Amino acid sequence: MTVPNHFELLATDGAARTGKLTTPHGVVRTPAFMPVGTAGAMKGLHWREVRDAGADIVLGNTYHLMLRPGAERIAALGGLQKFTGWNGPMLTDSGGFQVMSLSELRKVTEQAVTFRSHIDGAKVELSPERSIEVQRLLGSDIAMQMDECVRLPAERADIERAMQLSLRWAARSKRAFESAPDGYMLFGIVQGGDVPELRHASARGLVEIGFHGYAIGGLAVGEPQAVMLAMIEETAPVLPADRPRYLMGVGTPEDLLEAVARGIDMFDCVMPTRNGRHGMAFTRFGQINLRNARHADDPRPLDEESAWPSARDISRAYLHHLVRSGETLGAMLLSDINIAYYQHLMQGMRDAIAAGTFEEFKKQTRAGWARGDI
Ligand SMILES: CNc1nc2c(CCNCc3ccccc3)c3nc(N)[nH]c(=O)c3cc2[nH]1
Repeated sequence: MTVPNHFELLATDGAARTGKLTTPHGVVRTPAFMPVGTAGAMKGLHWREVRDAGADIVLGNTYHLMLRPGAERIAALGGLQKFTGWNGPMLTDSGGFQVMSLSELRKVTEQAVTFRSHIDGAKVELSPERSIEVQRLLGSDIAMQMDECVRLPAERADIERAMQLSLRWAARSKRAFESAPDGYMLFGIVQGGDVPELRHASARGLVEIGFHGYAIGGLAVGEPQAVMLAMIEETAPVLPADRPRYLMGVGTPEDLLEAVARGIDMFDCVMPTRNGRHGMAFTRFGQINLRNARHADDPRPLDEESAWPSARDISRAYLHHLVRSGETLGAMLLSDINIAYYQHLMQGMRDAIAAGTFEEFKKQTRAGWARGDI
């Protein structure tokens, strides 16, 4: 039977698309940027700030939450939305990627990924079935299949092995997901590294199995931007045009612009909050490092024309002072400014695609970044 489709395409402009994805906890406007919560929180931000900035959906972290406070406990407390107070749509990753990047002593077999918890060293086994069970217990609106992501550069043989394993895990993930109530979604994840024919095989295999949406994984793992964009061009056309496409772990504002131009609908990245905590601000003029001494006496705000109060009403001198003195408020303000910038950029793309002016929008936006911080 065909998998229900909760995605509605509203307009296209070249390969760029704008649409809406309906989930049990609300509607997601695409192209969408999904801020990444870590252990059930958006570091340095209140949920109301995330919502006010324009985010429709956030990421929850399966790996962290299953270790602490535990998926069964969150389910007993009413699920992730109730537990955290974020009452909108949530997407959770399957946890495999975080295991490979966060934990020691891990091993990948046909059955599962086994690893030692980075919290208490306990041995944990994460199979496709357990990952789906955890994501169901968390109550996430969009779950991800369990997969194996290979860092680049890598041997073709290893990329092929991981891609084939991920396809077998895709089928197991879907079987484990069958009992989910209507409206909840499961996305497959395309692997295949930087090898076009492996990308094609992975995408075709996933479409054969059938998912609510399709993620492009195995990118933003050390490859040059040109390789990432080439793999999107190889993969997107093989995926169903009427289903959402999610590029995992991406990226800078420029990455978002170029990937939307190639047909991507959803993104997640830690950069807005992580860079914010390190004193970096994303603006219309590109990135500005507020740690830099040149801001010490600058009374100007980051952007006098910004619709976002923190970017329009706070001086660079004050932000510089907060960052230099390690005041928590510095990290909070910059995280807020960056999340708002990303959401403002996505709204601009959605409007431009709907108006058929995406190419012009891209040109103007890049020109702003090129102006640099005057
Ligand atoms: C940064 N570059 C990058 N990230 C990737 C991720 C994780 C996406 N972010 C999820 C997240 C959730 C909670 C907290 C933090 C992050 C991937 N996830 C999966 N499952 N598969 C991938 O191939 C894959 C590839 C990636 N590349």
